[in-house]
Amino acid sequence: MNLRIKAPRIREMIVTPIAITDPPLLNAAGLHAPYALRTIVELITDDNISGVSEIPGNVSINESLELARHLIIGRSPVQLSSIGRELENYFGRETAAQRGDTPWDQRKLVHVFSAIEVACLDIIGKITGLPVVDLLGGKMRERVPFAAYLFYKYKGAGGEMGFNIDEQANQWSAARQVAALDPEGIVHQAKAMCAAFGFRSIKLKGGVFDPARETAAIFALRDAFGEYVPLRIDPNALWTVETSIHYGRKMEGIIEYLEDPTRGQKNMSIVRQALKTPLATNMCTTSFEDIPGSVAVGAEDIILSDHHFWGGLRASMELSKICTTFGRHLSMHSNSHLGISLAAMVHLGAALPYLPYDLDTHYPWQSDEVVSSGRFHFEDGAVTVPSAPGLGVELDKQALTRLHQQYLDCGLTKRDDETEMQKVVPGWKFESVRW
Ligand SMILES: O=C([O-])C(=O)C[C@H](O)[C@@H](O)C(=O)[O-]
Ligand SMILES: [Mg+2]
Repeated sequence: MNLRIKAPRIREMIVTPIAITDPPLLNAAGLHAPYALRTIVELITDDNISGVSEIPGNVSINESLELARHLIIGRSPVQLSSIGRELENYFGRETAAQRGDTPWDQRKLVHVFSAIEVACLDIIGKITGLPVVDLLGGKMRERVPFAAYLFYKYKGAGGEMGFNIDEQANQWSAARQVAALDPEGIVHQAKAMCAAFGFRSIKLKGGVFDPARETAAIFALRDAFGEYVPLRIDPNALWTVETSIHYGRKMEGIIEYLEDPTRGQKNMSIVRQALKTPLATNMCTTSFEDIPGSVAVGAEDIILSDHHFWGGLRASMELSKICTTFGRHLSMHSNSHLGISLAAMVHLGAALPYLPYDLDTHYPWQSDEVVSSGRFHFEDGAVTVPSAPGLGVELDKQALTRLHQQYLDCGLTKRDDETEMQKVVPGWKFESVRW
């Protein structure tokens, strides 16, 4: 019996930039624009198997994908290591410093590789009949739990067409549009989001108002939800070391972890030594190159990985081993995203050996979808791992065309929260440290 499966070759790569409606969410770098940009990559093999992926959208990443095209076409989707090496040789090494100071990651190559890898894994899954989670080492859990991700926000739902309703989104669509600018607004948002999606832990995006006001919101959440709902706050490194220690001490015993209170591994390590609360990061340790520094100073307790930023799902599995070796926990960061990214996050979340914290997701803030099965359903805050081969999602070509048109119409080419904020507060400037 010959069980050998012949791997096909990639014959086509379709790169489609899309714009998805995004509400006016506030963060350390300013304000979300009415649309968030994503890029959908579809790889098609010579025997017509197609694999998909989704990454943050940005013209320079899209240009890099185009430049990488000749390294992808004709290759077998199983040759991930050699494709990765060739991309690195072609573009040159990307340094950790290229990540930049914003809450999001400004690198290109990690995104390019993540896009290619996830689409190839989707293809390999379809060829072998296995879900991606099985290609990553197999399922450690059936359902992957997420946290409610709260934002200070202005009134509105983003985009022009408002909200595409499904039952779950409908339940919270009214609250989703309401402004939240104080502790009461944040508690209202949390109750609505948790009621609709069943989340069992809560993250507040901070770095928007002064730390006393944001800490008050955490105390208001604690009063509203009690001690059994874990809370976290993420000021995206805008606090000084002194501010971080001061407010970190106030929230000691109230939050499960403090995320990126201050900038840089050294500062994080000073804060970490002063507090009993664990520190998490998606800003100071964001690449393999950062690991030696992190270990040397003890920068954090939890690394919030993101397969889009760490170069794919397999890289994130490698990171999990490193985390175990050096006494870190691994959890997950997110950005505004649709169902292809969510599917990839769920497969990864299901395969990770340890998952002590509920993962981040922006998904409740999004109203568009690009997968044909419609929006993902959360039960008790968790998503069941898709069991179909590959990622378990199919592209909705009509939705893709509509969201691409939305991209062309909206005129945005990259994320720029500072410019968006200036439309509301003239002269507003991003500062890398504010309080
Ligand atoms: O945990 C984080 O730092 C994020 O989720 C980064 C995002 O870019 C967030 O700040 C946002 O969506 O505004
Ligand atoms: Mg963060």
